[in-house]
Amino acid sequence: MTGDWRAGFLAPRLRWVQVAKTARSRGLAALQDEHRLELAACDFTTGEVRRLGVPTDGFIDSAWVAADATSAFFLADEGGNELGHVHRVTLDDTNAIGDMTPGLPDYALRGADVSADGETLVLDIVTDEGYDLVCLPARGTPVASPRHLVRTVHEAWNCRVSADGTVATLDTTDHAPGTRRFAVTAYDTATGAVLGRLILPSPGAANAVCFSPHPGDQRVLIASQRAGDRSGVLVWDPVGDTIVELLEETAATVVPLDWSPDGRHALLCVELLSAQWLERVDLRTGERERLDLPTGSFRSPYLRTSQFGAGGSVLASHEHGMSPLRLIAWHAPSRHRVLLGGDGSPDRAGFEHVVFPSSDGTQIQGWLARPTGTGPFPAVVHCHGGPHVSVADEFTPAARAWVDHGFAYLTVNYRGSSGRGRAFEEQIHGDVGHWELEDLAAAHRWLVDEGISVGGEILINGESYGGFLVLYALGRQPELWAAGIGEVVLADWELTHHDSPLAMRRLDEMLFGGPPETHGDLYRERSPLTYVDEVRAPILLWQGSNDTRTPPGQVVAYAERLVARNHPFELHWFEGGHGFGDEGGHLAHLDRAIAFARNAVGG
Ligand SMILES: CSCC[C@H](NC=O)C(=O)N[C@@H](CO)C(=O)O
Repeated sequence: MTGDWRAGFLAPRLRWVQVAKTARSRGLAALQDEHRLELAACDFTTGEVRRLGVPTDGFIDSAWVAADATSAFFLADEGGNELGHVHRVTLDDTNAIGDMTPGLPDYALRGADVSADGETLVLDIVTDEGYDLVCLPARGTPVASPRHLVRTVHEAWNCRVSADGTVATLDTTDHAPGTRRFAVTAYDTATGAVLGRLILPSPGAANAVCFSPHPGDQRVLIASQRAGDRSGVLVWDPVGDTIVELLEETAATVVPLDWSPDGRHALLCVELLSAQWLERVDLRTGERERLDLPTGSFRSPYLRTSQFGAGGSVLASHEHGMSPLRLIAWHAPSRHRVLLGGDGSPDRAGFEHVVFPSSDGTQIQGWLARPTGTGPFPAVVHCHGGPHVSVADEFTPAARAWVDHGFAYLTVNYRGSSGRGRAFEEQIHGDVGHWELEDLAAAHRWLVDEGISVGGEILINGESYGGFLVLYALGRQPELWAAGIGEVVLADWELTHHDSPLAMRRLDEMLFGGPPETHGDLYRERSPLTYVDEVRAPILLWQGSNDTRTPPGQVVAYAERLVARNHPFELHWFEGGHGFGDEGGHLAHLDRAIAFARNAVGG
């Protein structure tokens, strides 16, 4: 029982760092301290990290630095509800803040980008009318109404804008509604005219990563996914109508991250069963070079990425299970140094990479942390949210807390997770919860077979979609789990759908094959609320009062059913949305969770 993990949890740390496109020695970071997650201006040369007094979201990217690092753009919402307006904050001493879209109703955001010439901001805003790509001046006085380029009612994410601001892209699904098999559609930012559309053969998907750094060059770096677990990198010119297939991988997954400021290289994150490393590829010759950096991870979904720095360097956003984010500048083989972050102990043992078979023989990957000694230990099986993301070897202070209290901790990249090809990711569509529970049961079996734990001492824990899996597992596999601990959980799909904004309803419709009006039986069949009377294990829940992704009403409905049965549970509310900005509050929850878990396993 050391206090070490507590300090590691609360010490100020970086959550993500962005590099400015044309001022690569400066950028924007999210700085976590005990009470909030705040935007900060960074100078990578001096190591200065200056707080801006602007809170940001702990869950999904909602802030972008201007190309010249003189300002940043962020979504200002209402108490974490992820609905609001993009504001600009200057990165000078005044930190002046202004609303960029004063004439618009509140919206959710699914992407933003600023042109390298610093003039143009594009936003992918979502209201109940649809997904709108809009374009506005990034500098000067905000315009009353931004230029509206396109509206679609089908999911559209992740907008990008060319260096000179004349071409914008949006990852669209109009060609394949109800899927996330994105196409990239390019628009003229002056007229909204479609300049080109990159659609890969079904079930392929394309995502725009960034435009060429050179004004006038309208080529876009594209991440591609194709059938048969193939992933690759393309360079697409929507104006000249050319496509260059730069590389393709079948064994691993390759994700392009950035285009170097001199235009010569792309930065790649290569992932093999969720283990990551960085490579640099020469765009003319296709020659690849693996960067000699410490083991760990270099990107996470939505928030953290590695990018090119100044002078041909790579700024690697590195972390591993027990060590917080460090920004490492890589210059050449054997020449790298830490610029920002870390906690001085990156050599502390991290997660073990483990693989075990599920019921159908599919290999499932997870990350394990366990106490020293031979065991068996009580254990926590953790389920990530998403579902279409995956957990890499990333800083997880909660894992250290569990281990310091004598628990093994196993986080599982269950079926539906990203990084294993489209078939693995899409296997849960129309069959929500089925394969995920098979894979979690396999994790349980593996912990017992390996002697790491014993059957009656394994708990299940997760957040968001992972919180859905916690409650669903407790109702469908009541014999397996000693207790359930959930954060921002989903207890009922139909109630969630009705209380959610369009941006979230489209996810449900993809998972179930349609809305509750046409697929209501499946929504009910796969909802934890339907099985609440089967639950045997005690439950601890932690829920945000302003959450628009897993809204409060459906959790209240679940809690009422537990009360009616007199079933042991605790439901704690925090003032916020879909993430904890407040690490102090998170820590208090974790303290409670560990005491609760000990009680459940008779410890
Ligand atoms: C319907 S599951 C709960 C929402 C989910 N949150 C975490 O798991 C979510 O926000 N999913 C987003 C982002 O991953 C999505 O649109 O996929």
